[in-house]
Amino acid sequence: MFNKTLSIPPELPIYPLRNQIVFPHMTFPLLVQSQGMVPIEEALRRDHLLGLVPIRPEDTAEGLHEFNRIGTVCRITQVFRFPEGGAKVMLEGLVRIRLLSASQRTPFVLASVKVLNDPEGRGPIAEALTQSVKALLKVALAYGRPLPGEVLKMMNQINEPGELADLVAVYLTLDFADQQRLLDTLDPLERLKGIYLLLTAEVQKLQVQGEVQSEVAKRIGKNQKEYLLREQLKQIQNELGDDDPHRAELSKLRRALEDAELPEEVVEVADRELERLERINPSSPEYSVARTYLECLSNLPWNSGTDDVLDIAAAQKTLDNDHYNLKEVKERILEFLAVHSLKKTLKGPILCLVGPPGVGKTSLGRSIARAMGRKFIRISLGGMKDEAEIRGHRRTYIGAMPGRIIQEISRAKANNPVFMLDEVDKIGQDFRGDPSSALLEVLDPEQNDSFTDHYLDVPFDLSQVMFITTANVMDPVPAPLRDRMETIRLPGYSDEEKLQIVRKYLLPKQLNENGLQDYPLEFEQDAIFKIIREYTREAGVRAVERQVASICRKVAKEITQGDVPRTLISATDVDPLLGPRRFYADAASEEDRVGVATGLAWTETGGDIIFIEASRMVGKKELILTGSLGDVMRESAKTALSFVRANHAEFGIEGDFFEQSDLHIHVPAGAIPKDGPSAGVAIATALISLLTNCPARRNVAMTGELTLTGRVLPIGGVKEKVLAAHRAGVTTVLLPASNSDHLQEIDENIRNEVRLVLVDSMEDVVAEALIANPLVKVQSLLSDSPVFPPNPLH
Ligand SMILES: Nc1ncnc2c1ncn2[C@@H]1O[C@H](COP(=O)(O)OP(=O)(O)OP(=O)(O)O)[C@@H](O)[C@H]1O
Repeated sequence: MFNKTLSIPPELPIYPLRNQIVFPHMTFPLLVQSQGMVPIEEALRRDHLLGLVPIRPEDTAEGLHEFNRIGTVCRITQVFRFPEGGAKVMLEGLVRIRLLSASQRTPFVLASVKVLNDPEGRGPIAEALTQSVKALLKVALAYGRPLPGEVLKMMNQINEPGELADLVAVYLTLDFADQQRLLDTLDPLERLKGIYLLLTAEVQKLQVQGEVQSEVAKRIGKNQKEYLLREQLKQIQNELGDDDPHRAELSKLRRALEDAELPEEVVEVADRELERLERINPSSPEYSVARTYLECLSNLPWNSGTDDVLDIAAAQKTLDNDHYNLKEVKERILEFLAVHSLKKTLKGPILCLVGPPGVGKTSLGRSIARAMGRKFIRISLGGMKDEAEIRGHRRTYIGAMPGRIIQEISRAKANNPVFMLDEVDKIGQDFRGDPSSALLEVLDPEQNDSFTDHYLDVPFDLSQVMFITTANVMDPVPAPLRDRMETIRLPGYSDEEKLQIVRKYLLPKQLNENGLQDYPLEFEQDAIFKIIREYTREAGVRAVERQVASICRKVAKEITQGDVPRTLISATDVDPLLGPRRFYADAASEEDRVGVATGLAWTETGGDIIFIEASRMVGKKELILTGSLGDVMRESAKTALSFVRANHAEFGIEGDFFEQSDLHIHVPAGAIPKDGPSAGVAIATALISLLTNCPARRNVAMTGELTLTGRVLPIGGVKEKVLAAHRAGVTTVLLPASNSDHLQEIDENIRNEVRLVLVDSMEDVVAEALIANPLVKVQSLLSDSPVFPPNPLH
């Protein structure tokens, strides 16, 4: 330690020191090159005292830039000279000095200096600080900060704050700026405070390092332990051999996963899960959850599909063999196949077959799959309310399973089946989510190449699947879903078409199914028409097929009872075989009545005729509407009434007819909900018939939306309605003139049997529908000339 009695001469040789700070009490070696030896030699000549002053950035190469700065006076304790010049000089720091002025600058700086001894005297703050620094030093030591034992001992003995600060500064890892600052701080308390802060930071750093290290050590320990255990487990499993059912099961699963050609990201998941499975106790429930999941992954056809039959002619033949007519759908399928044969990576289109029940939507899907050589899958969405049915449950749920889409694809074992989603219009929605939004992802060609089932939790490519949806009506299908599908309408069959279908398809099928293939049973044309007209009333052919099947069964029974087998079913045989007729093509053949008009409705079971009844009674201007009418239909009734009231004179109706009466409009069958604006014309006709007392023609059916001014606006489902009218024996159908384009949809033979009249206004309707045209009556009263030209006939 520096002896304060040692006197420092007022002038000292100065050695400028680069990148290093020398503190008092510091012992250190200094390597000096030959050209730097001059001040050393000078010091050795004098009293071995040398001033060391740190060089700052602003100092020039020649020497110190300015004086009045702090340095340290050092004693040279030893010099080891090198043969080639230069030396290693051992130095001991003594005390701070301030450079005052230079008496010489070359060949070395000789400067007058002022010794800066720390001021004497300690107070309670100095005491507390000293204790804190010492305590911190102990903590640093505990965290592994290396500190020579004798230094620590020395530090413990020091009670001077400045001295302690200088000593600690030597042993702390500080950057140059911090060191410089400590050297320049002359107030010992301030210096110790600075040291305290730096030491605190150092201790914190050591603390964090210590924590990280112990964590790393812990992990390494755990990994090593796991590794050892796993090795032991392998050893035990080897000893047990494949007889161990658990092990055999695992290796079977591993092989299955390898064979499944999983995509890269799925391999990762499967490996992780398999590794986990190896560690779980086979009797735990967790084990069976993990195993079922892996089995599900291995069963999916990630990369395997069937080869498409791209022979268009063969495909057409298959389609024609299965279904009569349906040109539009067949054409669309063939187009798809044609494009597919040119472009191999074609994404599956989404067709939506819309039509009444029994028109062959489902069987068409099966036939498309056959024509393309693909597997066929069908699920019914009717009443589906839970999103999880489409997308599956997360594995965290007990008994979780993949959704129907993934389940069915896994069952089909091909990633490119024809996938039929039946009854999209019946899809529900409740608190368990909205299945239609999940369907959106399934059906969107842009997204479905990475469809993620909640259970699988890895994407599965559905882009090669050909989705076909079916619906009875499009209205309930959510718009975004409708948007993604290409709609093809199957409006229903005429009697003629049904006859062909029965002859060519249903009869051979039923003969076969009922074991009559070896009996030459034939149906006369009239017999088939009788079945169609008197035993069924439908747009499709399901009921006809049922009746034909029923006859086949009865014939089969007769044969087994030993009767002579029939060869022909004629119209007269139908009654005894099927019982009394069920329907009368009558509806329209009944008597014409006042206040009853024949309307046409379009329901999800196809078209239908409805009779709209109007009646008047004493009352207070009330319009009573019954028959489960929807809001739109109620409004059409009000519009019709307003039209009649506004134009009463034109029809020869008294102006005050509503003053003291109630009007009641009823649409049977009352239990079936009905809606839509297309009954407006028929309601108005019923009212006019009632109020003019002119019976309405029963066999004239009408459809069209009525405006307040009496214009007739277009409606939908023309073909279905005309077919229904034809089925019911209607001879004339009144259609809005704006629907004229739709007339070409209607078959020639129907057009020959049903007179189709295009109407523009209510006047046209009345002229056709009422037995005696009230307009003509009114006009003839006014003048003799007829007002309306004859109606156009189509
Ligand atoms: N054009 C046709 N040619 C031959 N058979 C047909 C034709 N249309 C329907 N069929 C037959 O009618 C029966 C009923 O058809 P399908 O079950 O496909 O009706 P659907 O339209 O799917 O009815 P739903 O809407 O009730 O599901 C099937 O046996 C089918 O083969």
